[in-house]
Amino acid sequence: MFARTALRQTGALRQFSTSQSLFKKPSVIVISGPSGSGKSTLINDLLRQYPTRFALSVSHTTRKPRPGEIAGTHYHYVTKEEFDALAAQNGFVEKATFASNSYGTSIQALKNIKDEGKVAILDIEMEGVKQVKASPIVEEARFVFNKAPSMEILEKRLRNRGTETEEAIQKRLAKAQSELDYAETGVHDFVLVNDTVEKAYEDFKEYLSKELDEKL
Ligand SMILES: Nc1ncnc2c1ncn2[C@@H]1O[C@H](COP(=O)(O)OP(=O)(O)OP(=O)(O)O)[C@@H](O)[C@H]1O
Repeated sequence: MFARTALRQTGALRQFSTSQSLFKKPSVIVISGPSGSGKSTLINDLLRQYPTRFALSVSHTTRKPRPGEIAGTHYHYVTKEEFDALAAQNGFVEKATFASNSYGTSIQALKNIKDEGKVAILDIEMEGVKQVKASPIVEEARFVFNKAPSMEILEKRLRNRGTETEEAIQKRLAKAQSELDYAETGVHDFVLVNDTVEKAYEDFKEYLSKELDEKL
């Protein structure tokens, strides 16, 4: 893996990882898990409590801003040409297409957070996790899988959130199963069984404290 990492370190990648030795404290926490399992709730609590220590990575997107969205805060809005140019320079650690729009996490966005002395939080789906795992930042990342205690509880959370149609709920539950199957292969550093909000947050902080070697 080391040789592959070295080969990939060109341009911005090298810039991101200079002065980094392997297996140092993480500069990126990657959180994934089924839709409705409670990731946003967890992340929002962390960012609210430690605004100077953690920051959510701002993705690039080719979609147009929605009313109220702020460039650089919600997304970096770019044209398709700009997105493709950055992708061609290996500027993304992960990217995906949804509804004809491209989305991606740039190495630069992660570097900006690191330069501010903060740890980047990445809330991404399974395909993104696989890409980050194959990227040069993998040595600086820790992978947390957040799951509800059961499929029944997950379904209840999705329904109670009230943001999805029945069809969307069914799609999310089907997708949840493949996320769970992927987690079963043991690719994550920490599996968080998200029972109550309070306990999950405490467990999450305990894990981060250990990895960052600081008390949260
Ligand atoms: N531990 C918990 N116990 C009960 N309800 C929870 C818990 N955590 C979150 N919830 C609620 O469950 C719903 C889903 O949570 P949340 O939106 O944080 O999930 P998510 O994993 O971020 O979903 P998505 O990937 O779709 O954004 C929300 O209504 C939230 O208030």
